[in-house]
Amino acid sequence: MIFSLDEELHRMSLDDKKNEMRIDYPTALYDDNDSSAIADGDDNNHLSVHSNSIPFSGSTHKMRRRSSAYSKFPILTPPHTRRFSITGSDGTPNGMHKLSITPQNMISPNIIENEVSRNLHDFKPVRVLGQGAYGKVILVKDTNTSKLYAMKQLQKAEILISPTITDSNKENEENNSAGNNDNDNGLSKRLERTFAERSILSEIEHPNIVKLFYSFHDNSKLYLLLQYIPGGELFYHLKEHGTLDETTVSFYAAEISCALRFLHTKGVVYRDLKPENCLLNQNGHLVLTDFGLSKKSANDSMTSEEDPENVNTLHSIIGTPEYCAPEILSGQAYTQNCDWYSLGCLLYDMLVGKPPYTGNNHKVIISKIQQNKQGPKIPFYLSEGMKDMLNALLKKETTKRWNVDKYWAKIETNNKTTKSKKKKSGSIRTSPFTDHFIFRKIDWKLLESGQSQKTTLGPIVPIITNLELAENFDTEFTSMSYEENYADSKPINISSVSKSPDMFKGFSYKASGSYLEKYF
Ligand SMILES: Nc1ncnc2c1ncn2[C@@H]1O[C@H](COP(=O)(O)OP(=O)(O)OP(=O)(O)O)[C@@H](O)[C@H]1O
Repeated sequence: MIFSLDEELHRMSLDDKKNEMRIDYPTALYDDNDSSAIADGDDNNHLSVHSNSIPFSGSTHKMRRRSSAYSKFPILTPPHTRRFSITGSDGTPNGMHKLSITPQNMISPNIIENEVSRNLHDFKPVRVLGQGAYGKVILVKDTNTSKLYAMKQLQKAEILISPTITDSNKENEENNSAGNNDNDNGLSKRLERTFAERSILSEIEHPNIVKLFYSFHDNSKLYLLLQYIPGGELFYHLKEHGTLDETTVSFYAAEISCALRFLHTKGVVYRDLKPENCLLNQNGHLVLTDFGLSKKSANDSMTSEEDPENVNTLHSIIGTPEYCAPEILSGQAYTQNCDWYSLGCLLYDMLVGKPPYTGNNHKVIISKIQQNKQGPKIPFYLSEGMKDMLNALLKKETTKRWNVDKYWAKIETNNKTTKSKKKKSGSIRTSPFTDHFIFRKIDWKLLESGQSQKTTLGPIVPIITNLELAENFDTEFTSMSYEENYADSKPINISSVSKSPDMFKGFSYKASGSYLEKYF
């Protein structure tokens, strides 16, 4: 789960107001020697830059890092370092598209809250699987059925504690009569993102996307009960292997594309594709998790088969810099096409052992992405087919990037199958994505129908001797104590931080009986 980077920025500015530097964005030149992370500021086109980042251990060994919290950002990002998601304020010019979120309009109308869903005491903790910015993900066992789930926890206090209650903000309020609106907007955004994961996952069903079975909340936390994906993160396997061969990469590319394409047809932009968010199931098939940065369009159809270009545009500066499309980082409006750029970065990472742009800090990475007009250098040793795929996805200019949603497959017209267009018009790629040479071994029909995921094995089949051991998860997490996270922590006084005690009303959810049966 992710919250506004503005908030992280604000907290940091309280700790170290003196060290804060501010640069205009995106026009400012970056100083590579400055050890800082980036953050979106309180207006549209600047970043606030802090000089008090957390020191990096200095090791070039593939390091595990897990957090979306700005305050936890490391300075250096060596190969196979865990990458952070960042969030920012809405970069919409003149406050256009400002959301007015209430719990009622964050919940899709077809989701009915079932407050009698489940509660914490229905589940016994087994071990920790991972850690996000705002809580742990714990492997739990249903005390009634002994079924295993991945329980993602989220602290309510993190969402609710608004800058309005800080001294610094009082200052802001004095200086800026619009202060209240900004803060309300910040809280709205945090709430919106909190609900996004629960809402999106409860509405979609795809073999390459994690399933949500229950969600509920108590006085202090929110809980998402997810399908347990026991094969661990692609990050973990990539770390083990260093790089992956082209056949393996093409397989994962096909499965991820299938999931992204599905999300896009449902009006969802994923926005945080990276090896940490790709899990492998028991059979070695890829499953996307972490929808905390995903965004669903208001009208349920960001893109459609009929009119794939009919998209809503987004503005939030959000994602993980190494995998983030340039248009997002420069604060421009963007569409679901940003996910295809991220796919290019992920493929590159699998093939080369690091994403296309790396650096000592996010500022350096973003600077490289923005200044490199031609796109990243593709290593000579890759096959021509793979080079072609990377070049088509990693185009900096969105108009030149392969519009995969539009050119997904051959167009079916009057029972005749014709390729959408074989030749390229100018530099714009108009050939069908699924026909690309790297996918020559992929049976798209089987994959899109979910049959392939049921009947075949993936290229890396995780070794699992006992599901409860979570053998494919890093011992850094599995050895962690879950006691303090599992116990009901002290309830927060919601009324002290919010005028509305019903902020989380609508969060609880229970999947239908048939859905639960289908997956157990
Ligand atoms: N369904 C699942 N099955 C198994 N492990 C999971 C599952 N969901 C999450 N995890 C593990 O927990 C980790 C953290 O989960 P997730 O990324 O959803 O949390 P987050 O708080 O959003 O993290 P971040 O702050 O990095 O975005 C994952 O990388 C993965 O290792």
